[in-house]
Amino acid sequence: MTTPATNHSGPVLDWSAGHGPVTGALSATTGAFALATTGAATGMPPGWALAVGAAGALGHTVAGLRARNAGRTLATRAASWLVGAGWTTWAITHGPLTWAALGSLATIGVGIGAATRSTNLHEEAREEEAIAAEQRQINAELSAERRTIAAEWIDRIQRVCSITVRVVGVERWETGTGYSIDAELPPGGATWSKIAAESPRLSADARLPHGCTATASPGIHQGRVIIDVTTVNVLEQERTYPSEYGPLSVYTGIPWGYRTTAEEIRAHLREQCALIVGPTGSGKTNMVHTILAGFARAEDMLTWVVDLNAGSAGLPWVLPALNGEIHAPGGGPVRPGIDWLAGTFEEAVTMLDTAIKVAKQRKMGYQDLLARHNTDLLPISPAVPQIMLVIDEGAEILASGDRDMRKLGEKILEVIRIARAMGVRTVLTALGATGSVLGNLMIRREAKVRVALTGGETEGMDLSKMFPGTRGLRVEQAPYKGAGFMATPESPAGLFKAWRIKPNQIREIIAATSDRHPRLDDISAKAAGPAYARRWDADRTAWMHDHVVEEAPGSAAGPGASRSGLNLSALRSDRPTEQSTPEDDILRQFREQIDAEFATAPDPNQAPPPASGGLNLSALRSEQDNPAQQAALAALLAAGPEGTGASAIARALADEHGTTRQTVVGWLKAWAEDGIAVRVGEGTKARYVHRRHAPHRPDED
Ligand SMILES: Nc1ncnc2c1ncn2[C@@H]1O[C@H](COP(=O)(O)OP(=O)(O)OP(=O)(O)O)[C@@H](O)[C@H]1O
Repeated sequence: MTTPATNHSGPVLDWSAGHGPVTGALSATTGAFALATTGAATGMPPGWALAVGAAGALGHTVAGLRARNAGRTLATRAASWLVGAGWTTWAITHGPLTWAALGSLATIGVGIGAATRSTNLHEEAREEEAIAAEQRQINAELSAERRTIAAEWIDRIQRVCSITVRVVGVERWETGTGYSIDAELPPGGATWSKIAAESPRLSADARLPHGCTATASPGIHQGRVIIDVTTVNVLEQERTYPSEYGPLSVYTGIPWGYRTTAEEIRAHLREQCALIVGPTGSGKTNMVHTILAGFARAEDMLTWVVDLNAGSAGLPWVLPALNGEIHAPGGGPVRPGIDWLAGTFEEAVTMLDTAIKVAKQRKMGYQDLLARHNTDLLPISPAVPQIMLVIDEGAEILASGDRDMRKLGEKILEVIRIARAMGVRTVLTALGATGSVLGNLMIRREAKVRVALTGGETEGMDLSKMFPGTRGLRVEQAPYKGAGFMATPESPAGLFKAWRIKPNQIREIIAATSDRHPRLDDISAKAAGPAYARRWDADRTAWMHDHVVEEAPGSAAGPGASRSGLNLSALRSDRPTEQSTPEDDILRQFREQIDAEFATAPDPNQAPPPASGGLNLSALRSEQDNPAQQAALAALLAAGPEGTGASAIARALADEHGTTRQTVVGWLKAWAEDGIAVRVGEGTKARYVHRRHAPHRPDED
């Protein structure tokens, strides 16, 4: 309750504090009572009370007028002041502490309360009426605007398409970036697709800004059409990945970016594979990160990434956790944002073999579950997660002529072919090469979630192959990095843009989602075996160290220095080490902690020990005089400036020395570090050249 006497130094009678009928009357009567008792006690001349009342009435009327109160409210308030003042004058003269004075004051209080209640009701009704009138005016203006838009578009469609439509409704988008027109087609065989085909001409006729379109799509039945008209070019703007990292699921779909309406678009990948085409510089790597961000947020997806291109797509999701750069809220280790990263050919083969084994084992192991759910589609859940294989430049692997790559490509196609029902799906990216990839029936059939990032590139962009049956898509409509076209079975091909995501957000997402990632279910983990359980082993993550060195060219060279690039102190335990370098030990502990903390794999003790102790390249160096190694060096030299790869050398040595490709990889790496060999080309085209034949180094001949 308001107590004006204590809040204000002015007159005790105060009506300005927004009283209701009860507090207002109380305030008036207690105020009057206080003034009367003070006045009687101090012998105040009774006329003063009248003057105070008159001043109050006047003051309140002025204040009310300023607040635009109704006339009736003003009158009630002024009367309250004057009645109160009259009683005060009488009570000061006759003494306020008599039953007659108190009784009459109470009566006045009730009277004022009743009067105020009725005026308040009137005030409310008046306000409501004012709001309604205002709304009516807005509606009138809106429908006038809608009528104008409708009339314009009826004319335009007549002019451009020679179809006379009847507009049923116009709806402005909440995002403020355009509107939709719902129109009825005339009888006589006009179809929505006729209007859709004229999209560019309609956009030009409407003088839409660059990047804005008028796109037609089917209405509620075949005689209706919806035309979405964008008036603000959101594709031009850079929008960062939404900072809300709430949980997602394979069933909610994963947001990949936004449409020209600024509405997000989701990829539903329970049964679909995806293909993302983007030439160099179009924003493809950024898009892959956006996709990995969505998968990391999902509670029922595990992401396995194949990235033979120096790990640029996968490493930002692994290294911050591996390097101990980020911590869980409790200070504990953070799980990488992806579940497995293959950066070498061998690891990619291992991963794909594992995916195939998992799919086959799930088919046998989950017969009961399938029967219980009466389905042939494995019910994916956090307990039985979907595996998402993201293969950067996977389309190039499929199209490659190289024998090894062809083998890898066959495995990719096998996963796509056999694993849909069992919850293993793939996302392939491509630099281009859409002709050869989309020529593959399996991809055409299974990968209907499609993205073409144009980034202004017009060469080699065949949108009609990526989005067959869709007309009116032109590369020039999306000349921005990260922008292009996207289609899913649920959402027809149309302009879209991926959110921009930078390393700091990737780190945030790794930390925010660390305890949300599912574990590989027991049936799958058993099928996956040590190949999966030991995926973070030192020897298998060694290439990540190489990457760290590449990123820090200023740091001291040599394997020792390179290994110090990974700071796993956050994950270090106090266990003693046996005959291994501290770095090997740290990596092993990292894997053990990951396994212990998150139980991502079956008991590693059951797995056979790793073939090598990890990153110990110096061990390889001690074999300098090994005849097999000399033969390998000779093969490298013989390959001349063209260079060669580990597979070719291993093949050459197989009969005589029985050397494995893995061993040759180790030698080549060591030689590259020692400057004996030079690595040229990237990703699938990487090969080694003996320094005698290395480009740009004639002085070393
Ligand atoms: N969605 C986006 N919004 C705004 N800018 C973007 C977006 N995606 C990419 N870019 C810009 O384009 C640049 C190149 O992006 P990105 O590295 O992803 O391209 P890429 O196609 O993978 O190229 P490359 O093959 O050369 O690595 C980024 O550094 C960024 O400045």
